[in-house]
Amino acid sequence: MALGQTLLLASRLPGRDPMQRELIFDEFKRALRQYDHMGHGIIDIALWDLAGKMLGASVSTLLGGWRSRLKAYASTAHGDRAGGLSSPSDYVNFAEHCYSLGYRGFKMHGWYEGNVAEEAETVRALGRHMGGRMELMLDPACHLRTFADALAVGRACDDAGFFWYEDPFRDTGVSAIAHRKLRELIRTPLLITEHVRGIEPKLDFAVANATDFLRADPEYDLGITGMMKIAHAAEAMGLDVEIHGSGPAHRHCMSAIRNTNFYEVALVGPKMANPLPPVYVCGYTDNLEGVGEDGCFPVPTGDGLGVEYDWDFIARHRTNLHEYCE
Ligand SMILES: O=C([O-])C(=O)C[C@H](O)[C@@H](O)C(=O)[O-]
Repeated sequence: MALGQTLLLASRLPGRDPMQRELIFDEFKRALRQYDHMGHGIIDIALWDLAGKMLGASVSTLLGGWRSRLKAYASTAHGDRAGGLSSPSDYVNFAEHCYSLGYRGFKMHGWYEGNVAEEAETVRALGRHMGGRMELMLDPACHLRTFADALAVGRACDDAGFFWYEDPFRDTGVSAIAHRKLRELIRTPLLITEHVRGIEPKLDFAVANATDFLRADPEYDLGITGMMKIAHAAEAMGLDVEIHGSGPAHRHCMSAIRNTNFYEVALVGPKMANPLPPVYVCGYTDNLEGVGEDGCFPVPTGDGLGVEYDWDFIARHRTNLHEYCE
């Protein structure tokens, strides 16, 4: 679905001035008004990469960025029943491993079943063993079934002193009224809005007192242009925005945002590599072990996104090619 949107927008690029990113953003946003906008981000990101290359500056520099190292959290893959993250103690052991690598933040994605007792027990175990040493977060990825389940697990997050609680239950992270209610009943800050797209609905959520942090992703939320609008809108409300997912565009954005806390290294586990394909030849990596002893990842410094792609790898894995000409 996202690819279909990207192809529709790409066909409208020939003949345009690629430096007019704001105008293109505005027109493409309208063009996708009946869809979920997921195909817009990668085009906007490519335009920023191109602008940086044309101007001889990194995207971070174009954005006024100043951070060169980004404090990261290890964001786990979902629980399994195959000896990876299969029990509360597996999560604790993996958190210890991440701590030894340098991470000072750790986010648990629980099991697909959304079993309240199991999720709450794991939250409490992480709090007991890692609390005070790492900031801890929970993202059930909407696997909990009811509001009552979300409340029960939220109370475990309170007991364990979690830093945030994200997208808990089956409203799928879109009900402002439910999350406002949840905020009234628990103390742990909520991180909602990954599943509402773009600046206006995210701000509506915040104005409805339905989240503590805003969530945004340059790939999901209409590119670097969309991401930075959301960051500045959050800033105007005195709120922090937490960037979802990993990638060069994410790093450049974070380098230029004051009101943000952590870079997400997702989705990692004890017996699995990061699922992102190895498309870089410049040493860029979002693998778990890429973290520095300071618990941080670097912001690329070259022009544009500052990464070099392995075009042979990409060609070998290509399933289709679309070319658009003036
Ligand atoms: O914030 C995150 O890491 C994610 O949103 C990851 C997703 O939750 C993903 O694991 C999922 O939706 O199953």
